[in-house]
Amino acid sequence: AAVRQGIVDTVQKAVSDPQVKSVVICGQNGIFCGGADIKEFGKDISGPPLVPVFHAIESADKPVVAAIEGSALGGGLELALFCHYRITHSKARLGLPEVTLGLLPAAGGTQRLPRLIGVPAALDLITTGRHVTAAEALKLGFVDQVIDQNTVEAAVKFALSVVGQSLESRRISTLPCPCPDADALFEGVMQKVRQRARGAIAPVTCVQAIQAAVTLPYAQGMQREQELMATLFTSAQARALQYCFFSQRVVSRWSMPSGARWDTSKPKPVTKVAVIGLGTMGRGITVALAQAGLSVVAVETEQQQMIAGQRAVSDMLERAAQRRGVSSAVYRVRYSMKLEAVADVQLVIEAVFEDMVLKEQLFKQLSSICKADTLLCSNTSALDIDHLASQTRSPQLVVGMHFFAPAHVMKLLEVVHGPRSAPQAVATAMELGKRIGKVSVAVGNCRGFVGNRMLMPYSQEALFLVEEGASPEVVDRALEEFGFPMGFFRMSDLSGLDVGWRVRKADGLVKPGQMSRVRQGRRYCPLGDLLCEQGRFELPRGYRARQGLVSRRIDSKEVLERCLYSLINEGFRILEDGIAAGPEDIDMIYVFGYGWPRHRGGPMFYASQVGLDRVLQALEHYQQLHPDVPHLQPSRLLRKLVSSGSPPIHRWKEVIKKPHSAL
Ligand SMILES: CC/C=C\CC(=O)SCCNC(=O)CCNC(=O)[C@H](O)C(C)(C)COP(=O)(O)OP(=O)(O)OC[C@H]1O[C@@H](n2cnc3c(N)ncnc32)[C@H](O)[C@@H]1OP(=O)(O)O
Repeated sequence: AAVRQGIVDTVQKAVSDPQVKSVVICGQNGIFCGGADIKEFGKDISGPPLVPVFHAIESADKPVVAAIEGSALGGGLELALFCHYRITHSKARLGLPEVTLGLLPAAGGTQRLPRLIGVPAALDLITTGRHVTAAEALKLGFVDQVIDQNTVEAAVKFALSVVGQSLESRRISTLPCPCPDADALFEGVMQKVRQRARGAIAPVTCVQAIQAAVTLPYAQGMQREQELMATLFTSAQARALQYCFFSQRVVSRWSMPSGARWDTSKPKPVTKVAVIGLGTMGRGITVALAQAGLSVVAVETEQQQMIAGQRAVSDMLERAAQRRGVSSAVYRVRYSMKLEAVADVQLVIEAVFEDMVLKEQLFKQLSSICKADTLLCSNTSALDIDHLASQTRSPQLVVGMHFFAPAHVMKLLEVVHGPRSAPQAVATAMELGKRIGKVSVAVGNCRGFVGNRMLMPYSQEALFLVEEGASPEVVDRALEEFGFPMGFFRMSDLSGLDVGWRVRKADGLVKPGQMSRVRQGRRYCPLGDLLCEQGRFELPRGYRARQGLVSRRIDSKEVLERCLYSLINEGFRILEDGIAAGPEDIDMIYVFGYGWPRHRGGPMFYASQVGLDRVLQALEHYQQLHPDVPHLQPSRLLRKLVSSGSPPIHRWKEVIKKPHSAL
């Protein structure tokens, strides 16, 4: 609000003062403007509206030049678009990211950008919210000059040089907004955007606003932009997306149950890393590390796997180099079939087959080959990090680094600390994650850590629903309409049904050929195992008949409640156990690693929006119907939160207080 007031006061003075011949608008400390203060949204903070004063800039009879350094994002770029000229430093980033916050650029962005750069380019920038470099902005035509020198000085010089020149063609509001074949274009774009948006309303509303730029005169288009923004501004989706923006930053400020924290733990410098195993995960991890400029030693002891892995890594790096316009020689990857090649690295990431005996053996070997201070990390998705640590001479230097496939693409990294992991080891893994562009979340050591542990009840409910009469398509449709890119069954097919089968076998749950629906004292659905055993895909009907199960109609409400609330319930148990430091950690794991729709804010945020009492009631209801399913038993923390009056999510920590740690 204070900045808005400052802009209003200063612009009015500059525009009306006859002594002032030209004006330069710049930011402070090398940053033009990151846009509106998101923390102000939803709060009762007054301040002057900006659009009228922005129009005063445009209609000024003296040149107004934006000197853009650092960032010009959202309202910041919109301000620059009202100026007559934009001079930009080569390192600046520009964009209209409002859509990522559940909004649209409502200070004229949807009406002015298409007039300046054309409708298709504006549709792309506004519906994706992507940031572009100064060079791309110049190419697209919304900045006038890109320079490497002092931007403010150059802008002042330029502003003085154009005094007295006509500004007519520089006023974007007066430009036409041509769009041949507008109907066909918007129909196609709308279809694509809806598909990509998976239920998010902001991208669709952005398209409607840009359509107004084509169909309405400027002033009416501006009016329409305001009306559309009003539908988004207080929406639940905007709240969820803004929660995600801040949560993504919150999780980098990690803490451990011991009290160790991000701000008191210094990471060790890492320049040389080894990856053990060149299967699917090892290949992706190698590529991610090499792309971030690290020197990588990739070890694979099996010859065929080495040949295939080396080719796959080289191909991926070649494509990355082409995209960046550099030679692939910039990437430093050395391949070896001998474990001894890792002797001089500072950090090892083991990515061999998910088999405890194999990993135990490997950690013993690594512990004797590597230097005493080398960090040993395991890319396991569920195995006990503490047990692996106990195989080494320095258990404090062992952490989990759980990547998600494909590892060079997926943004999530779970950094798993065991009870003996040193804070410096966690800090180093978190820092490495950041360097390779991951959203890294520190979590405690338990079966499945956070993400996969919560997936267990979710997947079991999906199978139970099929036992009771739902088809796999019905379950998947409900989950996909909720916003997941894939329902449980499609996801299982894609990742390979045998993956879960192997885990269940290791847990002693699989009994080949047996149909019993109780295993280890609780309800169990062997359908997935039978599919794997028989290689069959149309199993449920015959299975239900053999089990004597009476099929019933199941609606999407029940699918969502049973799959999602059981997953959420496990999330509360994880918070109770101190395995995740806060609900934001769980939410970011689900948004970045498991396809949870970002516009729903993550499972714990979703629960807070649905109402904790409603989640509790639903769980109690299903638990009564299915007393043999322990994961439907509401967690203690959920009950405690409800009896504390269901506080807002940012105050849950006060109720959790001192979590007892299960570590
Ligand atoms: C009525 C609607 C009117 C206008 C519409 C808008 O303008 S909406 C806002 C549009 N702008 C954005 O979406 C920009 C968001 N910010 C960013 O993309 C990045 O933060 C940025 C500016 C590129 C800087 O990135 P960097 O990696 O350097 O820093 P970091 O992201 O860690 O941010 C530092 C701290 O600043 C806080 N912050 C950033 N932007 C905003 C913002 N727009 N409002 C409020 N706070 C913002 C961020 O949360 C960090 O805070 P911290 O407490 O340190 O976590």
